[in-house]
Amino acid sequence: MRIVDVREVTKPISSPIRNAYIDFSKMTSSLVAVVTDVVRDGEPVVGYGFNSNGRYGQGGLIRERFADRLTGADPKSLLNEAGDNIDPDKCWAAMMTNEKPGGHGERSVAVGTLDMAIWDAVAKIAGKPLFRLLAERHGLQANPKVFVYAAGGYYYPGKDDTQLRGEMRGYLDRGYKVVKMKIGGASLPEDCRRIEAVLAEIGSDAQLAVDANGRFDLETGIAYAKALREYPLFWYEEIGDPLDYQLQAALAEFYPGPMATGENLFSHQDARNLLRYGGMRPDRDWLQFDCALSYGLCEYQRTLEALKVAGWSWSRCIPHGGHQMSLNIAAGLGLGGNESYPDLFQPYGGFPDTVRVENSYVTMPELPGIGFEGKSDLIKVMRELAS
Ligand SMILES: O=C([O-])CC(=O)C(=O)O
Ligand SMILES: [Mg+2]
Repeated sequence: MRIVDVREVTKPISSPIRNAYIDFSKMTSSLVAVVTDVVRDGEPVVGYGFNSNGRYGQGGLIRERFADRLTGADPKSLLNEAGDNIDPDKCWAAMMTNEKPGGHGERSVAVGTLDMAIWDAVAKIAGKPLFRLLAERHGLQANPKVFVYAAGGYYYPGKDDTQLRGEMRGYLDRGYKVVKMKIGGASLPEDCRRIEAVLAEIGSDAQLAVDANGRFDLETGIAYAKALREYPLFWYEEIGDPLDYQLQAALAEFYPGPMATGENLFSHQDARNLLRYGGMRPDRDWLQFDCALSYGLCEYQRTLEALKVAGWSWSRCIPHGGHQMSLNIAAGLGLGGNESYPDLFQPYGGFPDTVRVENSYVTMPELPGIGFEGKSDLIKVMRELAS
């Protein structure tokens, strides 16, 4: 049993949308295939992964460093004790050979992308959905019903409040009870007008979260906090620079409602620092670490361990990214839910074709692996890479 090939292709996931920091007109993502010599249902098992969104393709790093460490390792050194499956932690350790500590963002996305494909292969070899495999490994009861919210509300050329309202109405029509929009890419009065337009549209049918994408300095973050705390928001997200823990902590003085952050923290050490120094409140705030960007599920389990030590429930995690990998982690390990982008970043985001959103919950189908085979547009591009 061995990994025979690792393939990567960088694909555009571009659109004219803009958050407070970046536009997505040149955004790309790496798609990877980890090909094994294990045969299931007459076909070699191939694990697939991609790098969420927001950080561009990782082809250079994967080709120059990480792929060869997997294919070049002694195949036996990558197997579990019983020798009947690949061991994701051993693969992770092999990928991280000769890598110094710290500086996580330099490589965490490349490793996280490959880690996704490795876990997909491992669950397929075991013949189980990843969420069931994970629950078993942790001695937990899987819960296939997962809370999801609709992320969107970007700035884009020519979009007015009517279109923004229409977008949000569309999410409600598709079964969502929580929607999210961008702030911080316009003036405070303009953003308040946009927020009020959306609140008027959704009424008591749903709740609204807002995301500043790390744009604000302390003064601006506080000015927004004073305005936003007058609205019944689901959360106020990523207010300042993701690594400015003191700013995050100071905001708690001004914003009694729930805050969310973490999508741009790329290691368990960075996550732990947020819990130590960021003043986040375990009774109401939300943690959004995205395994695909932050060294994958092997590392995410270490992040969850750091949460436990810090007295945080795993149910306070609603990961960034809207991918099926985090859906599996949510169902398997009892996270609070997952992001979803009903209209963006296709075909990578979203759910298997049979899955419907009801009351802002989805029910995971019983597909081996992560479940990519259940999403026809996605598995098509994945199989093109593997064949
Ligand atoms: O606009 C982005 O980079 C995505 C984002 O922050 C989110 O989904 O929360
Ligand atoms: Mg965000």
